[in-house]
Formats: sequence, C-alpha cells, structure tokens
Amino acid sequence: MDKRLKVCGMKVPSNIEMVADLQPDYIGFIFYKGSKRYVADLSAQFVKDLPSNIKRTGVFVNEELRTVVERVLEYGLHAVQLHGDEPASYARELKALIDIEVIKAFGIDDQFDFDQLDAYSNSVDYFLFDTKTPDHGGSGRVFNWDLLKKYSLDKPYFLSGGIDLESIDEINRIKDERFYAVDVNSKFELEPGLKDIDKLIDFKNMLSY
Ligand SMILES: O=C(O)c1ccccc1N[C@@H]1O[C@H](COP(=O)(O)O)[C@@H](O)[C@H]1O
Repeated sequence: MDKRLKVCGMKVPSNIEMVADLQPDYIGFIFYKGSKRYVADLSAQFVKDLPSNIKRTGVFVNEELRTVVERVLEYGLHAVQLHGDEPASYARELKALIDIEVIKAFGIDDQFDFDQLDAYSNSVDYFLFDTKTPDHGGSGRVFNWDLLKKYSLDKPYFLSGGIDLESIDEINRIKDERFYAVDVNSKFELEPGLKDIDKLIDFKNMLSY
C-alpha cells in the first residue's frame, strides 16, 4: 500500500500555500484552543479554496459535536481527527450527522491497552497513533514503535508523534500493510504553526511509497 503524508498544524496562509504546492495527501488544521497551532482567525474561505485533492483535516479535542459539524461545513473539511477522549459513540454520531472521514487518535505509552480499539473499529476510518501527552498532541516526542506489535486489528493507521527527518530510515523499514500514513507536525517547524518547507521537501522525497 502507498504511504500517505499528512502535514498538520497549519495556520499561516503563505506557508499553507507552499505546503499545498508539495501535494501532501492531508493537510491538518487544529481547532483546539489549547494548542499553539490553533487556527484562530485563519480564513475559512482560504482553506476551502485549497486544492481539492488534498484532504483538509480538522483536529478536535473533546469538542461539542455541533461545533465540529459547523467547522466541517464552514472550512469544507474532508476529514476530522479526534484527538481527545472521544468514545466510539461520538464517532458514530458524527458520521450519522455528516459524511466525513474520521481519524481517531490515541496517545500511546507502555500502559496503553490496545483492546480498547475494538470498540472503535466499525465507527472510524483510521486510527492515529501518537505519543501520550497531557497536552493531547503536538508533543514532539516519539513513542516506542515496538508497542505497535500489540496492534492486532485490520484498520489502517497514521503514525504520528515527534516524527522528524531523522525518523525516515526507521519509517521506511516498517513493513506493515496497515501503516497508511505518516503525520508530521512540530519537528518540521520554524515556529509553532509555521512549517520549514525545505525540510518537508527532503522528507517527502525520502519517504518510500
Ligand atoms: O499540534 C498540536 O498542538 C496538537 C494539539 C492538540 C492535539 C493535537 C495536536 N497535534 C497533533 O499531534 C500529533 C503529533 O504531533 P508532533 O509531531 O508530536 O508535534 C499530530 O498528529 C498532530 O496532528
């Protein structure tokens, strides 16, 4: 399976345009006010006008369903990333309200119970495995990818958490059909929300598809 690329945490229009020119598969916008990458006053029309082949993804943390639906419509989102403690029923309700791809994120540490994923299997399109952090995401830290040996479901997943240019060899060595996409964020930044385009070009060129 081809490996997709998601670039997350965008908020500066000129920088977003440069990232869009690189044609990642997903581009992520953080709608969580507690984040340094919160979209704030980013124009919804600007986001809607981005090339339609790049999936515009909204990242939400324990947000009210009504607000998520409003943002999906306002910004023309193709995908929603649930990065809080949302139960499987939340994803089901969201899908009943709106036709949207749902990515459910989980913070992984040594204690993570992979059995809890069973309940989500029929309710979401993808899992996203990130490093466990009290800030919910954007930690810039890598979790122990060996823990993914405990993942037994068929559902494809995004790999996330502190991925850097230096991670590329290890990423390219992962031979797992379920490894669907790589998600990059804080390690490709000049400052929170502003991506280093040259570094992203290098990463994309080195990613084995
Ligand atoms: O980036 C954030 O500030 C953020 C805040 C709250 C939830 C998710 C957030 N970002 C997501 O975190 C992961 C990992 O990011 P990093 O590479 O460790 O910086 C990524 O999926 C972002 O979508």
